[in-house]
Amino acid sequence: MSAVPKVLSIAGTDPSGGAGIQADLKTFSALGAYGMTVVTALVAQTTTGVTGIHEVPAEFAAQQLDTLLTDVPADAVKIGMLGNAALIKAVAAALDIYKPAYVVLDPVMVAKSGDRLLPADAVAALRETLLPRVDLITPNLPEAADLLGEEPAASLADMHGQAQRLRALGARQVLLKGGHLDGDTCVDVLATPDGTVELSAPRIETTNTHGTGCTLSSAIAALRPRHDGWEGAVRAAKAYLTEALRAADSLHVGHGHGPVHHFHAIW
Ligand SMILES: Nc1ncnc2c1ncn2[C@@H]1O[C@H](COP(=O)(O)OP(=O)(O)OP(=O)(O)O)[C@@H](O)[C@H]1O
Ligand SMILES: Cc1ncc(COP(=O)(O)O)c(N)n1
Repeated sequence: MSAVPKVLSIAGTDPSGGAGIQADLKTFSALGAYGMTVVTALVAQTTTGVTGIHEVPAEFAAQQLDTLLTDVPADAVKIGMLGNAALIKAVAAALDIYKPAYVVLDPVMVAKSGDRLLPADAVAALRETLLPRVDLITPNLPEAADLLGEEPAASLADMHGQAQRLRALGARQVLLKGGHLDGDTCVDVLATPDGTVELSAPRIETTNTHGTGCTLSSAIAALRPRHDGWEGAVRAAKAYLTEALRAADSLHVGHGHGPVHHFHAIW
């Protein structure tokens, strides 16, 4: 690997710049990685919700992946919104061919606004085709429940059990995000072959939470090449997200859930 990791996001768009591929690129830049993108869907959305989705044909997503990865190998890949089973299969096929060292899957299903970004009938394709091919998945509580066919975890003890059961479905590492539980802290559970650990951060009082999941998963992908293992990269990525949530107070974007802020020094 060169000194600057080259990191690819495979995801959908957000014209408001808060989530999706736009959030991923901002995160990569803020964390010193070189960002690349393969767009899977054009999404008409902003801080208040989604008004339309225009999916890229799976063959064209495959063409973007082939064109890019034959010239520029990716040191790490973050996968976000895929939108349908054909796109899921195209991405799985590219992983088999190009074998990137680190692959993080954020199994995006529903936007913060409540709009569905993955039809319910494509969840099985995600579970069966993609989970066994990635290194880390980062579901939130409803996504984990959907993948497992269970009720969402209601306690930390439930989260430990679900994180381990998600590993049994084939994902080598699982970061189960606990932002949807109440409390002064936001606790995520990381399951690895060595067991489960809790990663805790103070809960920031803010409605600016658009793009938290996108930011966390792309921060992990950007940082993983610089760390010896997954736990160090995940801890550093969560610390970055917490600061980006704090920094969101200086932004005033839109009338709904505002985005987090990928602060940079001003110069
Ligand atoms: N208010 C907050 N303060 C600090 N950390 C938060 C806050 N809300 C969420 N987080 C953290 O942000 C990350 C993503 O959280 P969450 O569980 O909400 O998943 P998500 O994919 O963003 O969900 P959603 O799709 O509803 O936005 C997790 O690490 C979580 O602990
Ligand atoms: C293209 C795209 N990908 C992912 C999300 C989820 O982000 P969030 O849950 O923070 O709204 C989104 N809204 N749009």
